[in-house]
Amino acid sequence: MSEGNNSGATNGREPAGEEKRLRAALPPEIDHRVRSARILNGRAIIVAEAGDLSEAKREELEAEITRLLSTLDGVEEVRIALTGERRRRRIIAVGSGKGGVGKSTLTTNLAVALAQAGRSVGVIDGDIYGPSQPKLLATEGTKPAVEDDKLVPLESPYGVRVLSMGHIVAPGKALAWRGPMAGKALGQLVDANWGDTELLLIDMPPGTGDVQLSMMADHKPDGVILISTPQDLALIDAARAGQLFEQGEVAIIGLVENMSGEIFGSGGVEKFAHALDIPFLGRIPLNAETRASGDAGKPPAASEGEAGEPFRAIGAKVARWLDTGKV
Ligand SMILES: Nc1ncnc2c1ncn2[C@@H]1O[C@H](COP(=O)(O)OP(=O)(O)OP(=O)(O)O)[C@@H](O)[C@H]1O
Repeated sequence: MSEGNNSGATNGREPAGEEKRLRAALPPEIDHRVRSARILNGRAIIVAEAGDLSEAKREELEAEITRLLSTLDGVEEVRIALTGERRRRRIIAVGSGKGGVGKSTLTTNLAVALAQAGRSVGVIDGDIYGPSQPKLLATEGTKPAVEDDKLVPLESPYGVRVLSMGHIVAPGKALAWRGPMAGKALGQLVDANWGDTELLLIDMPPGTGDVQLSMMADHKPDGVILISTPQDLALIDAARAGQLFEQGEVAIIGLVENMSGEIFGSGGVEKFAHALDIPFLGRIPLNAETRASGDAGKPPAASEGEAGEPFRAIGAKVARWLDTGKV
C-alpha cells in the first residue's frame, strides 16, 4: 500500500501538503480515524480506522468523507478503505499523591475536551470513598441500568459517559469498605458495558493504596497523568504516586500543575517535571469560575470560555499521546 513518492502529482503539490489539505477538510471526529490520505491522479485515497463502528456507522462515515472531500479542488473521485481492525479500548489513569489537588476536576474537563475533539470518552470515578464525578458530570441521583450482569454507563449532558460508585451506593456507605473490596468495585466499573467508548479516563483515589495496586493488577492503564499543586509537599507525593505507576510499567504521560497563581505560586511543577524527566502537560490557574462550575455540574471545558482553555490545551496533548505515543 505504499505509493508515497508518486502520489500528490495533482496540481504539483507536495504529498505532505496534500495530506494536510485533505485532512483539514475533515472534522476532528473523522480526522482522528484517518491513517493515510493522499491524492493520485485526481482520486483522493483515504485509509481510515473503523473497527469499532457498526455497519451502518461505517456507511455513514464513508458517505461523510466522500461528501466533504468531493468539494475540494483537484478531487474528482474519493476512494475509501476502512480498516476492520477493532481498536482496543485505552485506559488513562489520572492520579495524584495528595487529595484535593484537582484530580477530579481535571478528569472531567479533560474528558469533555477530548469528547469535543471527537473522541469517544468515558469517565470512571475510581475515588470509591469520595466520589465526585456524579456532581461534576451532572448525573447525581441517577442509577445505571444493569444488562447481562454488566453496568450500563450513564450518558452525561456533555457527550461523556460516566460511572461512579456514587451512582451505585448510598453516600458514605463505601467508607466502611476495605481495600480489596474497593478494588473489586472499581473493577466492576471498568468492566461495565462501555460499548464503542474508545478511551476511559479513571479518576484515581489519591495516594498509593490498595485500590491503585489492584487496578494495576487487573486493569493496567495504558498511561497515567499526574496532577499536583505547586507546593513542595504535594510534588513529593506526586512523585511517589508516579513511582508506583512506573514500577507497574505504566507510561507517565505527563504532569499537570493545578491551582497555579498567587497563593500557591506558579512554575514549580514544570521545573519538577523537567528534573524528573517527565513531560509537562500544562498549567491550570486557580480560578473561582473553575470551582463554581464544578460545584454546579457545568465543566468549563464544555463552553467556549477562558476557564476551559487550559483543559483544551492539555486535551490536545493527550490526544497526540494517544495517536503517536508522544505529547
Ligand atoms: N484550578 C482550580 N481553580 C479553582 N478551584 C479549583 C481548581 N481545581 C480544583 N478546584 C477546586 O478544588 C476542590 C478540589 O478539587 P477536586 O475535587 O477536583 O480535587 P481532587 O484532587 O479530585 O480531590 P479528592 O482527592 O478529594 O477527590 C474542588 O472544590 C474544585 O472545584
